[in-house]
Amino acid sequence: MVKTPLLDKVKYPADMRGFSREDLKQLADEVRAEVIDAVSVTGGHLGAGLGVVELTVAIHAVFDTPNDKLIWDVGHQCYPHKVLTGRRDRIRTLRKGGGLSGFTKRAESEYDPFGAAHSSTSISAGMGFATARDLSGKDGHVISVIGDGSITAGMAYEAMNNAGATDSRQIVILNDNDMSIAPPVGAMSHMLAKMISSGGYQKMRGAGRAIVKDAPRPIKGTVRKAEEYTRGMFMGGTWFEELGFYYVGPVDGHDMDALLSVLENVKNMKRGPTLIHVVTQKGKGYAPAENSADKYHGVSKFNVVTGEQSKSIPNAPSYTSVFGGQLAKHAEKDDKIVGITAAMPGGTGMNIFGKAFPDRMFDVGIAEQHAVTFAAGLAAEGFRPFCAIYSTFLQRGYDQVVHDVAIQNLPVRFAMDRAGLVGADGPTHAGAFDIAYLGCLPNFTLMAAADEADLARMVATAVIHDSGPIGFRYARGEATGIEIPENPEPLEIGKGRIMKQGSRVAILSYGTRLGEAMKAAEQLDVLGLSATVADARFAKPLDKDLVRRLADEHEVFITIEEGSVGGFGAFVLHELADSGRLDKGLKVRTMTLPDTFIDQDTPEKMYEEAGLHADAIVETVFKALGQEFNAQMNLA
Ligand SMILES: Cc1ncc(C[n+]2csc(CCOP(=O)(O)OP(=O)(O)O)c2C)c(N)n1
Ligand SMILES: CC(=O)[C@@H](O)[C@H](O)COP(=O)(O)O
Ligand SMILES: [Mg+2]
Repeated sequence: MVKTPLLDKVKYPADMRGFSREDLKQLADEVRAEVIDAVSVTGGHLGAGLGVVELTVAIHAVFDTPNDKLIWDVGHQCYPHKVLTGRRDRIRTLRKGGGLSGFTKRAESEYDPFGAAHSSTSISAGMGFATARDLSGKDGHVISVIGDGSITAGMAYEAMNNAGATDSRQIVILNDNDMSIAPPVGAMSHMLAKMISSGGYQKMRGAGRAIVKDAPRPIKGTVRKAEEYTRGMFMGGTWFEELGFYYVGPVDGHDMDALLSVLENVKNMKRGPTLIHVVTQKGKGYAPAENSADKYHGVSKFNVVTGEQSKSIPNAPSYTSVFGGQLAKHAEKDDKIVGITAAMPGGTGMNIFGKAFPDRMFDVGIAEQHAVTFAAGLAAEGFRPFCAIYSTFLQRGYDQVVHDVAIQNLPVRFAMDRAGLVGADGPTHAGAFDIAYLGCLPNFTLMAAADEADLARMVATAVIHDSGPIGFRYARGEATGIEIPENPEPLEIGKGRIMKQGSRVAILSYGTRLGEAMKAAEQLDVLGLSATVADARFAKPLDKDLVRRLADEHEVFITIEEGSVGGFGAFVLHELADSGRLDKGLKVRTMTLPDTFIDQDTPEKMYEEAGLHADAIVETVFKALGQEFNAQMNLA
């Protein structure tokens, strides 16, 4: 029999609340198909969302969202949630300029009470919502959904430690798909695996259907009976109970009947914090995702029938692979080199190093704070640790950087990938702040690579830099295509390089805006404003000689960087001010990311919006000179 489509009838969760269980199962199938189809044209995070389709439908069917608060950890699994919460008509704009965010976002919908994209915040935020509810004498539920990868981070334990000691009603759903971005690591992961591989759970999967079928809905009788039913169905006490959570599970997260019964029962309980352990499969219901090693965690556009992703042929290696390859090369000769990643072996290139040196690569799970201090300990014992963490995620480990690394002047090497604007992941993932937040720390040496050859030299520099912490940043994606020398020489600490000599305008670039600076210089030359371009290479120690020379020999001095205010431009301004050069009529302009968060788009468009492209440099020069600039001049 042909079923009438149901998804067209559901704009908001309230529209499905009268559905039968069979209808909800059908709705889940339709949501899954819709998500697959949408992501096939947008690209994005697919596997995580596919794994929570039934869970998403069940939560919205049972709870009174948006009055009940549903908080998704990371938010990369929220596409089914977006489809069901008034955003289906825009779902094919996901992660595009002007489109829907790829994560939960407060500004986007009242169904997103808390925004995310960095992991492991949902239990803390949920506790905030629950406490606010209690303090205001209100009612309602707070549900945080956190993955088995995300629950490995310290923040999640801090939150459970706090919540478990209260009577505040809060529901945590542990979405255990036995995957992080890469295969999960650590003792917690082993413990969860043991819990779900035990005989109890295996038997329940089979028995669950029968029990649920016969179960009254909601279960009649006292609340106490309902609680006993729910718990009795599954395994007994666990580690979570010791932490003060009322543990329910493990539950098969693709069994709609089981999910609905458990959620309804938990909803009716009058209890403090409850943890529902739901077992799901990342990529569920789409064979190419289920069968792939990464479960289609993040994909480019793909062919729905074959699952084949459209990959553009690269013109150059990625900065990430250059880093990983160079580090592995150095490690052949230096057994003190060790590599650390916080759950991002592929993203950081640490997988390349780890393949060559499995015993010297440490994936610590989503645990940036621990990664930094772990590296500090290794450095204290004479090792040469490379701690490879995206610029944005290193924010999580900032006190460790200050307290454990910088103050003790320990030579931890920070490889900061995804420096600058990263495109579709948007503002949460922009590597905007590391220049400012590391540049203010005593003892640090900081570099930014303008191309892959320089990145290779920076790795070589960091290898032999034993006198204190050192960091180097590089962009997401393809490098420039230039040749990398066979044996890249270490750089002289604190020395930049002149790329092009001119006379009236100086452009001092830090990082990969160098290409735009060179383009701007050519345009300026054509327009009669002879321009010098220099690559600072170091933000700290700053090449003061270079800065002074550029200031003394030019009328206009521009700095440019892929970072926030308070970074490289500010360091140059300090030097110019302190050396009296600002008193002499020098026209200085600092080009940084604007003091706003820039929404997702292509990196090119984001940089255009940020005003950090070649035309913007030319315009800034003209304005500094008090001259009219019009875009047509550039076309001449
Ligand atoms: C603080 C932080 N570190 C790293 C990441 C990168 N990251 C995004 S999702 C993810 C894996 C999450 O695993 P899990 O919570 O199990 O969710 P799943 O993808 O399996 O559904 C990681 C490491 C992040 N978003 N935030
Ligand atoms: C959700 C998350 O944090 C990661 O999946 C991130 O989107 C990966 O980014 P890259 O694609 O730049 O590795
Ligand atoms: Mg997982």
